[in-house]
Amino acid sequence: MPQLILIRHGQSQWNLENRFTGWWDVDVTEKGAAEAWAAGELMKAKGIAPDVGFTSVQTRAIKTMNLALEAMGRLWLPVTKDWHLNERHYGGLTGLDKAETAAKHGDDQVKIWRRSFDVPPPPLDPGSPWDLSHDPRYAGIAVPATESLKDTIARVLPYYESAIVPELKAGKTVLVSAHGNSLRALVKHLSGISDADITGLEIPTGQPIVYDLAADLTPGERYYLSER
Ligand SMILES: O=C(O)[C@H](O)COP(=O)(O)O
Repeated sequence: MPQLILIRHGQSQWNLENRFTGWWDVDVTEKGAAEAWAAGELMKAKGIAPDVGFTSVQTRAIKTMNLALEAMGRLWLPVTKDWHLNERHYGGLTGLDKAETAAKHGDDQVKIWRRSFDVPPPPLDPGSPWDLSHDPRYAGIAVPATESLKDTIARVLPYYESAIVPELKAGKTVLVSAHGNSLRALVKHLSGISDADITGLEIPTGQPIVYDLAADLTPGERYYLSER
């Protein structure tokens, strides 16, 4: 039967520094790389053998995918990298320290920016050092100035339906290595979480989340692989 494994990238350098990251491209830390490797070893130990992988075009997710696959002895697997799985764009918050931002704007406002359904962070200023509009990986793509979770869902779900669902319909085991909020977008859909309840969903780094799906792709209860 089809199986979908979701993993948020291992700890990134800006996770360690507690900075808003979004589309900015940062690497995993040594700890994050170890998390990714351990996730691969866990999947192997539990007998999970992905047939195909999908990830974003951001280094932290790509490296997590590669390290996990290498730990499983499956680095040969076909992996698709696509911007539609990128982290939510954090707009004008990109690069800022999360604690300093909370001190300036208040915890409640930062919680709204980080976890609400449809309130985006302030837009990135044109000419900002975090402007990615000239990054070659986004050639021909309208890089957003900011994204709410609703905006992120609007790009993640169509990609899931067009690229990932066909593999699941073929009965494959699919591994997705992505980001906290692009995965919150997917989990909201798969687990039928309301716009109000999604504010409470957190996704930890490097912990494989499993959906066993029926032949018609109805998802079962999601679970952490480490808990089964
Ligand atoms: O983009 C980021 O800053 C992190 O990857 C996710 O941040 P958040 O947990 O504050 O949404």
